[in-house]
This record gives sequence, C-alpha cells and structure tokens, in this order.
Amino acid sequence: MTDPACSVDEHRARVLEGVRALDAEVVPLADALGRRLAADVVADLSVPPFDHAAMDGFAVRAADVAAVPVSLPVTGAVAAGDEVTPLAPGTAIRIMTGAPVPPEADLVVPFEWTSGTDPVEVRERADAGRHIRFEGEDVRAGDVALAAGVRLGPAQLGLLTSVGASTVPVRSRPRLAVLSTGAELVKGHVPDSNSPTLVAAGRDAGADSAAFGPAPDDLAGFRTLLAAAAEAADVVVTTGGISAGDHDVVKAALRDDPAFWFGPVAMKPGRPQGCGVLVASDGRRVPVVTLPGTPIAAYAAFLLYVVPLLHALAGTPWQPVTAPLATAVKAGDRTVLLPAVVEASGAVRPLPGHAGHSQRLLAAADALLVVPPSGRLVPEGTSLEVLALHPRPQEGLDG
Ligand SMILES: Nc1nc2c(c(=O)[nH]1)N[C@H]1C(S)=C(S)[C@@H](COP(=O)(O)OP(=O)(O)OC[C@H]3O[C@@H](n4cnc5c(N)ncnc54)[C@H](O)[C@@H]3O)O[C@H]1N2
Ligand code: MOO
Repeated sequence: MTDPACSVDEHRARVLEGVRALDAEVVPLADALGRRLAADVVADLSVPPFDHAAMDGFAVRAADVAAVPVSLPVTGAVAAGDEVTPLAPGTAIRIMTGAPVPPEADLVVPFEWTSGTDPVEVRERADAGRHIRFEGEDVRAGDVALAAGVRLGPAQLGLLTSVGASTVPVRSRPRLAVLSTGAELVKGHVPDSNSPTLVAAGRDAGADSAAFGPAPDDLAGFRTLLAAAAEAADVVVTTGGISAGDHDVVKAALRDDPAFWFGPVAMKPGRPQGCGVLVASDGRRVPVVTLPGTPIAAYAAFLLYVVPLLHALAGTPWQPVTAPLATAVKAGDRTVLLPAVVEASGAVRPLPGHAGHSQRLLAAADALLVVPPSGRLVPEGTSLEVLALHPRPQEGLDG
C-alpha cells in the first residue's frame, strides 16, 4: 500500500497558502527595540547637525597658521551648546569639543599643539579641515538613514534619534493564540506542557503570544475557546485532538469545514496534522494550524509550519536554516526530526539515545535536525535543514 501522507514541504505550502502580511504600525522609538522597519527612514536632520570641533583647542583659519610657530590673539571662547561665534582674520577662538565651529574657521588646533595662553602660540601646523566634524559627513538630511527590513537594535535606535525620528513604521508583530486541548489537561492528570512551550516559541519568533487553553474535549467548550482565540489573534495554533481517537475534538469540530484540511504528513514525530482558516467577526482571515498533541511532535511541527507562517504575517522573509552533518545519519521512509547539538564548527550532531518522544532529550538539544526521507545513509558533511531551539541550553545571559 502506498503511503497517502503528504510531504513536509507540501504541508508547509498548504499552511502558507493565501497568507498576507499584516499592515505595518507606527510606534514610538522607545517601543521599537527588536522590531523590523516597515519602510525606509529618511533623515530629517543631518548627522552631525552642524560643523563642530572634534577636539578641545583653538578655532583658526589654516592660512593664519601656515607658518609655525605663530602667535594669535584669542578673541573669545565657545563651548558645546553655545551659539556660533564669528572669527576675525588673524585671531583664534578657544573652542571645546562639540562646540559649533565659526564659519570663518577651517581648522581646530588641539590645546596640545599650542601654548594654551592668550595670545596663543600655535606650534604645529595642520591642514584645513583637521579636527572638525562637518555637518552631514555621516548622514545627510534627505538621505535614507535605515532601509526597510532592518531589525532595530541599540545602535539603530541611536541613529534614528540622531536623524530626528521619534516614531518609526515597523512590521506588525503577529498575535498568536495557543489553544491546547484534552480532558486530561483540564482535569490536571497531565500538565499542559504544550502551552508554555509554544507561547515561548511564538515569542521567540517575534509574535505576541498567549495561551487560551486547555480546552475540554467537548465540542461546545472547544468551539467557544476557539472563537475567542480567533477574535483575539492573527493566528491560532491548537494542539491535540486530531488523530483517530473517539475524543479528537479539534478534528470533530473542524473536519466538515471546507476551509480545513486534516491528514497525515510523512514526518516523525508529528504524522497527524491539519490547518485551515477561520473568519473573525470583523472579517479578518485567521489562519489556524492544528498540531498534534504529543509535546515533541507539537513543538517540531510549530517550528516547521508555524514559524514560517509568523514570518509571512510579519512580512519578514523566511528561509530554512541549514547546517552540515557532523556524522552520517540513517534516513527513514519519512522526514525524521532528531534532537541534536550544534558543534563549535557549526556542524550538527544528533544526540544519542533518541527514542522519539523524549522531552528530556529535547531540553538538552540545540536544534532539531530535519532528515528528509530516502531510506539511505546520509553522509557526514551533507547540508540539512535545522530548526534552532532558542536559546541554546548552555548559552546566553540570564533573564
Ligand atoms: N489510531 C491512530 N492513533 C494515533 C495516530 C494514528 O495515526 N492513528 N497517530 C498517533 C500520533 S503519531 C500522534 S502524534 C498522536 C496525536 O494525537 P492527537 O493530536 O490527537 O493528540 P492527543 O491524542 O490529544 O494527545 C497525544 C498525547 O499527547 C499528550 N498531550 C496532548 N496535549 C498535551 C499538552 N498540551 N501537554 C502535554 N501533553 C499533551 C496527551 O496526553 C497524549 O498522551 O496520536 C497518535 N495516535
Ligand atoms: O508521530 Mo506522533 O507525532 O507519534 O508522536
């Protein structure tokens, strides 16, 4: 009998079908850390905003100090924050770092090259332009300071502030609702581990995520929570209730809806899968991905299908990440997901002792290795897709 299961790629394409990016939003810079620019930001202000001294010293005309030593009367002093002071020919002005350079001056001579007194003896010559930072030499007003798509970190927030931006257009952060299902969870017989894992995985992928479950195994109770999740979110992920059991509530509630598909995917773990679309009361099209309940299968399928979907909603390109195998791996007759560590070289090595459903092993892994079906031995060095598990258990700062 041929396997009716579709491939991982086919299911990924089905989950992504018809998904459009959410509209961008405008946020204050203070809330923009980690967000991606939705449009180019054009500089309102030049950086630097005016010609200013790069050293503490004397503003002079280069022509007046062409032959050294030379003595010049000091006619004034200007500090950062002061108005610009005019400079008469044959004179010098004491100037502090950051202060506006007089328009008549074209050189700042550092104190160290002078007597520091009034009149000042300039002892070393220098060319015009030395120790002046010119208006717009870094960014010119009207130029693109940062391009659409850039992720905003500390340096980008500083640059945007310097070019006069106080708010920025950023790509929307998709709202993700995680709805676990199962009477055993509602009754407390089994802790609901899918909710915290998938809420965290959603946050890690840039979503605003929240748990709506666990939902009971009765149709009415599940439908109420599903509708609430679709009203509050841009994408809903359910876990459990989609295989062949008597109480598989997700499948029972949605299988007759023509906007839904349920079926096997040729992957291990995570063979039962499903997806579809709900329409919220305001007409929004809300994609729903119905993941299997088994914790490893749910997490693996989230990384394979929901993370690309979150990228599509955010308008951020998604590419599978690949890494070379540190050791040969036996492929199966369907895609196999193996908990693995990423070695210092960047190569990926499956953890020993894999038995299919170990949450303990998953918690020790850096990544899930995606081994496509071939039935053959995949040689060391072959580049395969990897699903990174962030943060790596042994890395990073607390908090
Ligand atoms: N006759 C068949 N039975 C099963 C098939 C099949 O093809 N034919 N597929 C198996 C596979 S593979 C998987 S995976 C599971 C998926 O089933 P469901 O998605 O319906 O999941 P449940 O039955 O609700 O739960 C499975 C398992 O996982 C535990 N679970 C569920 N949710 C959570 C949660 N939030 N936190 C922690 N643990 C959870 C649940 O208690 C069950 O032990 O179906 C196989 N059966
Ligand atoms: O493949 Mo299921 O995902 O056995 O756990």
